[in-house]
Amino acid sequence: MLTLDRVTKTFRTGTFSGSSVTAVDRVSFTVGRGEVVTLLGESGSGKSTLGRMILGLTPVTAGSLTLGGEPVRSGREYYRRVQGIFQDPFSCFNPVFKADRVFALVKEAYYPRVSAADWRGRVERAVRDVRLDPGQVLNKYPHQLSGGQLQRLLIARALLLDGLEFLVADEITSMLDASTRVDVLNLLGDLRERGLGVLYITHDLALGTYLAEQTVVLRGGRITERGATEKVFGNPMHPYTRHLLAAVPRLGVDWVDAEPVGSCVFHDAGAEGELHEAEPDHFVACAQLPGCPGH
Ligand SMILES: Nc1ncnc2c1ncn2[C@@H]1O[C@H](COP(=O)(O)OP(=O)(O)OP(=O)(O)O)[C@@H](O)[C@H]1O
Repeated sequence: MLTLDRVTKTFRTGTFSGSSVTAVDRVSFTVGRGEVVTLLGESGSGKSTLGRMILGLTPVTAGSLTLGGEPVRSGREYYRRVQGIFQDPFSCFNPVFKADRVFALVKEAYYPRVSAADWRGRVERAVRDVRLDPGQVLNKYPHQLSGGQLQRLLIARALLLDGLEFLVADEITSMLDASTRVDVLNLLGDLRERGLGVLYITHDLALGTYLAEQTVVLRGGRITERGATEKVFGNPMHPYTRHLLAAVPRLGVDWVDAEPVGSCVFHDAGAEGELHEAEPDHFVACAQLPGCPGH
């Protein structure tokens, strides 16, 4: 299980690092094995920073981040258990090498003693698992494949690691057309069946509901609401989540920030940064309205 306990990330910015940005602020939630959790939020809300911390690519400033009880780190052994897939599949492939070089690199790093024939069999199986025809996609250069095919090859690469426990999928569908998007999302569903935990990062509300048992809504680095997906989407309680769900784009109408609701029933949530359990498996932050104690 992946456990985030008041995870915080502060970046030093400005000349001589004189100022700072808190990209992630006291975020707590868990992702169990065989569970998909959607991390939803607008641009700049801290989603990718959170993903990068889980992948050990950026250190945590405060709080604790553990996988199976062990602190998150980087390095070969950790990446056998945890993998990330990102928005732009083209950036993960070197254009001068054939696309299947990504599989050869996994062999070199983790399975140097496996025979070439055995490895070819494993690669072909993983490629079929992501519903591609090995004859069509192996031995091709990245520019000869579509974004959806490359994205699936990256999922296949993750599947070659037999100890894989957790996948961070950061905006992996945003460059895909509607039908490929659904196929790739269904693949994430298959990973859940295999017992993997998946953090699916997106800013797309419709896709967010598609797979996940749990949804976490992030705004300005803080969780505004989290819980069972059908509760967060079916009965949104934080004004920001309501605003997000109600916001249908209209031609010529600018995005306006969430209107405060008349009263905030969650201001007594306890220690600052804690969420109020509004109903079982549904947690809501204080709306920070005028009049809320401490705001
Ligand atoms: N290396 C960095 N140095 C300074 N500030 C950073 C750094 N990385 C991210 N930030 C800041 O942290 C905040 C969160 O950024 P992050 O990329 O996590 O947001 P996001 O929700 O993933 O956005 P998007 O959906 O646009 O990718 C932003 O204000 C961003 O400018």
